[in-house]
Amino acid sequence: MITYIEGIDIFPGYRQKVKDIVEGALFPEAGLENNRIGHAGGAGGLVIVRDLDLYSYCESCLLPFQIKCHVGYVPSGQRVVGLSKLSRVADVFAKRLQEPQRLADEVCSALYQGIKPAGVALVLQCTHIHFPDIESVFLESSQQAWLKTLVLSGSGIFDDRNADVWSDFFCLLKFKGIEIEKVHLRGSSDQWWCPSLSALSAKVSSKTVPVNPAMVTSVSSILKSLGEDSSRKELTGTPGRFVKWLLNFQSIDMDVKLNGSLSGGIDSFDPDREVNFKDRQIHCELNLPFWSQCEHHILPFHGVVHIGYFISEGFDPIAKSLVQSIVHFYGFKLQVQERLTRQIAETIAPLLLGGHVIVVVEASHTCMISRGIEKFGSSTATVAVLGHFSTDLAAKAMFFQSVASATTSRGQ
Ligand SMILES: Nc1nc2c(ncn2[C@@H]2O[C@H](COP(=O)(O)OP(=O)(O)OP(=O)(O)O)[C@@H](O)[C@H]2O)c(=O)[nH]1
Ligand SMILES: [Zn+2]
Repeated sequence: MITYIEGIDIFPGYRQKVKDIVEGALFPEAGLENNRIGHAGGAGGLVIVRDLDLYSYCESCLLPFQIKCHVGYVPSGQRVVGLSKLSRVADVFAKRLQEPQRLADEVCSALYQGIKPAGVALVLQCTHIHFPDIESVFLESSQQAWLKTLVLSGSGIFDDRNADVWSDFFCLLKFKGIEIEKVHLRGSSDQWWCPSLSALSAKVSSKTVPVNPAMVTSVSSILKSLGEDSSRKELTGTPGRFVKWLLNFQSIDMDVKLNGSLSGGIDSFDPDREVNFKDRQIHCELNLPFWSQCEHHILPFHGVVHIGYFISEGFDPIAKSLVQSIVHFYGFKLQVQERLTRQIAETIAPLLLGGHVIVVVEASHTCMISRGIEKFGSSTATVAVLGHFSTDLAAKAMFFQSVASATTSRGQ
């Protein structure tokens, strides 16, 4: 079974056994003393572990998704389990190709069988990147970047969703900022969890070139090597969807894509014209979204681009749609963030008098979360500075200040 990439086991869950994890970490723990009424300790005292950060891989499109996992259980038989084992067991099932509800059910039932408690409850808050098709993103850039869903699973005394013990569990989660009533529960609408299954995505794919059959066969054989049954209903379309997504990153000719809009028009570059920076203002284009693909790991990274440049009185800024198209053009490639930042700056510069431009790219990298170092919540900023911005510290500081305000107003 090949589950290793670059020496890192990305799907260890297919080989780990829950029994091995739980068995050595069941500890005797008394309940209440004889004449006491109530529940506590190893006999009925609710235990909750909140905010476990996990990740898994979507069985419909093979992209990673993030999970905040909250586990509750009610011990019985005068024994409790080592707290870390709740997370370790959840991870066994997360490190497989998954779908949120199946993941929740599998973890819940494994813990129920392994610990033999009075009951187990599980809440998963899952976040899936929405990676738009290259064609649709050029047409409409206000695309949602993330899809979120929340799933529950319960066994034993949590079998009944109306049981009082669920209220106790939810109350303690609410305490941590999760208001269950306000979260969209799956099943309450016909919305797909994985964006590659959405009606819009199917519509776009029907218009695009059919995917390469040899590539589809290769992805199917990867699924088989994981020990998955590639004829399983949920997996039959997966290789095709993954290949279609991958083909977004084929090299395309910049001029064709941008329809020749890069030539002239604006505050055009003229090296002989003297620039008087005192009469010029800094124009900022902030929070332009982009989607890209890490060339080291073939995993998405996503974020926003901020661009600043000088503009003379009487000149209009570069059309925002053109700037956004340049950003998308360099995004939809196998990339590294530093190169993306430089390429955007170098493409914008010739459109400006003197070519003075500053670009900041802020992104979160799936490869930092879903493999290797597993740094949840981390983000990366990169800067490219061309011309006057590299010597005019005040202008640079002014631009960074605008970026900081825009970031604060995005609530990040
Ligand atoms: N139930 C309970 N478990 C605890 C508490 N404090 C620590 N533990 C757990 O005690 C267990 C000890 O398990 P071991 O397998 O011997 O220790 P370990 O190898 O450090 O375990 P890992 O943390 O899973 O790496 C771990 O699961 C700890 O999380 C506690 O207050 N209550
Ligand atoms: Zn998916």
